[in-house]
Amino acid sequence: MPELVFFCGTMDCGKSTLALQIEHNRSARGLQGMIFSRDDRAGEGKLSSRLGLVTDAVEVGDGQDLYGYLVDHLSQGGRADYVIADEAQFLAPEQIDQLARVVDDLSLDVYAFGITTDFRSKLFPGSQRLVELADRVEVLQVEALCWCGARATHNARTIGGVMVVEGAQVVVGDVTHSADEVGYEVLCRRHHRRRMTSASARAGALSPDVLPIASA
Ligand SMILES: Nc1ncnc2c1ncn2[C@@H]1O[C@H](COP(=O)(O)OP(=O)(O)O)[C@@H](O)[C@H]1O
Ligand SMILES: Cc1cn([C@H]2C[C@H](O)[C@@H](COP(=O)(O)O)O2)c(=O)[nH]c1=O
Repeated sequence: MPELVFFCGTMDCGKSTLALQIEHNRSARGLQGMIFSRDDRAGEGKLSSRLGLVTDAVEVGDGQDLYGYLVDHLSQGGRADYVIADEAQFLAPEQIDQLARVVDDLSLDVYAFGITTDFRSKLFPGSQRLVELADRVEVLQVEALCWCGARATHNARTIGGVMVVEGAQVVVGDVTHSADEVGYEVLCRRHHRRRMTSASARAGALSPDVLPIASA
C-alpha cells in the first residue's frame, strides 16, 4: 500500500541527506521521483544536504496545488513513481492534504521531510497537518546533540549566539553563529526553556558571578 510518511527531527539531523538517499536508491533501480522543495538554503528549486549533495527540485509556490501539478505532469506523459517533499514544514496545510490525495488517488508513495516545531517550539502548520494525516511519522535516528550532550529536541533561533523568541515564523537560515545574522542552534528542552545556547553557557561559565571567591 502506498504511504504518506513524515520523516521529522530537529534541524541538522540528516533529513535532507535521507531524502537524497531515498531518491538515489530508487533512481538507481530505474524509478523516477517527483521532488518538491521550498526555501532550501541552496536556493530556489534545490534539495540540498550539509554533506554537500544536492539535486534539482520543483520549488513549491504559495497556493500551488501539488495534486494538480502531479496530475498535469502525468497526463502530459510525464512519469512519477514516488514523491519526495523536503522542507515540508514550509508547506501549507492544504498542500499536505493534496499530498495525502496523491497517495490515495494516484497510489504513489509520498516521503515528506521537515522539522516539526519552530524556534518558539510551536508546530509549523504544515508539520501539524503531516502529523494529523501521515500513515507513519518517523523520527530520525541520527540524533543532533545539544551543547550539553543531551539529545537535541528543539530548535533555537539566535542572533549573535543569543536565543531570541520574537520574530517571523519563517526565516531561512543555518546552524551558525555569525555576529549579527540570524542563526539557529539545536538544544535539549531544558536548555531551550532556559534560553541557554552554547554561547550563553560559555559566557555564564566565564562570568565573575560564578568564579570561585578568593579566600581572604
Ligand atoms: N563534515 C561532516 N562529516 C560527517 N557528517 C556531517 C558533516 N557535516 C554534516 N554532517 C552530517 O549531516 C547532518 C546534517 O544533514 P542535513 O541532511 O543537511 O540535515 P537536515 O536536513 O536534517 O537539516 C549532520 O547532523 C551530520 O550528521
Ligand atoms: C526553527 C526554524 C527554522 N526555520 C528554517 C531554517 C532553515 O532554513 C529551515 C530548516 O532547515 P533544515 O534543513 O532542517 O536545517 O527552517 C524557520 O524558518 N523558522 C524556524 O523557527
